[in-house]
Amino acid sequence: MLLYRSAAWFAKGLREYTKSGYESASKDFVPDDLEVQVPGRSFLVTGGNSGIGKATAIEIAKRGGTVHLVCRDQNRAEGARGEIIRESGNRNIFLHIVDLSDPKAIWEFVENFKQEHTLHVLINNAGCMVNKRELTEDGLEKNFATNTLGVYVLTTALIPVLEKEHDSRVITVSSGGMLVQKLNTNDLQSERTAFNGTMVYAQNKRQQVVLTEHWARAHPAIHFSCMHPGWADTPGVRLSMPGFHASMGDRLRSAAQGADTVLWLALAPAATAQPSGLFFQDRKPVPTHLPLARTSSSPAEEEKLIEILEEMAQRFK
Ligand SMILES: NC(=O)c1ccc[n+]([C@@H]2O[C@H](COP(=O)([O-])OP(=O)(O)OC[C@H]3O[C@@H](n4cnc5c(N)ncnc54)[C@H](O)[C@@H]3O)[C@@H](O)[C@H]2O)c1
Repeated sequence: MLLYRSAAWFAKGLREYTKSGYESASKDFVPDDLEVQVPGRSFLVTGGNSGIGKATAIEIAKRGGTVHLVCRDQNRAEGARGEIIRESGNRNIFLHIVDLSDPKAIWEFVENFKQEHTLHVLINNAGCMVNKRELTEDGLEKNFATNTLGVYVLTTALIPVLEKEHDSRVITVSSGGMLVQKLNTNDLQSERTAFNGTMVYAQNKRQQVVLTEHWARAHPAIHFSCMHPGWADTPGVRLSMPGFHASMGDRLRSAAQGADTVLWLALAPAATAQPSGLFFQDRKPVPTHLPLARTSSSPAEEEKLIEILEEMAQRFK
């Protein structure tokens, strides 16, 4: 089954996730959708110092939004902040140094953040594909800690902050790679089978889709979406998938093309005309399962994921 899913997914990717896929999809875009100015609105972009996150932050800054960059590394974050200010002329760019694989640090960050700032849009962009099984200081598998638990804790902690504002949104940058995985809550720390970083990443990205659907049901005052950016040429892809990066070459999208749907979901009035909780690709909601792939999960299994994450999140509070 995994072989079928992977082959069907890769064929789809070659048609849709590449630069030519973007160029073809973009013929249906409404250009005015991103002709907006957003002074007075604030946007938090995780991993905003690199790749898709930086491209997103630059475009928001150009439209007058206040941007909060949440990054791990002070030097790289300061470099990106300077670049965003130079490119946009907008000085309302704030830096917050947080390791998103450290749930305790995330709770502490939000406690401080909400004393000083408001937030209209959260963009869960940071993500990683670590190809060897590595544990954080808390003993959590690194991909899970960053891509799933970190996203859960940050979003949960910020929901009360977002609920205070008009037109608040949460966008989670998932991946089309999740299409090859069925939700599995039995091995969240990847202890039970041979470790495959690509599949662990894809499982985490599936978990993000399930979380987005859950949040949309639970918090109707906020508009939640998740999305696939396509295959974009970013430092992350170069580092984690060197073979894929080399073989795809200039068929990869630019980081800006990868960021297009993130921006559309964060900025366009048309985005919130769509129901909350959907998965997007190139400004359109798309199915979260491949045909015949048998990746659907039961409500009980999805509930179990939320229960486990909530229990873990509270443990680190
Ligand atoms: N580029 C693609 O083709 C592609 C495809 C599908 C999904 N994505 C997703 O897009 C998002 C952005 O990725 P990218 O391709 O721009 O890669 P990138 O590596 O250039 O950017 C990822 C960012 O996340 C940050 N990050 C990672 N772990 C972190 C941690 N523990 N704490 C704080 N920050 C952390 C990195 O420092 C970096 O700033 C990711 O969620 C990725 O999974 C990318």
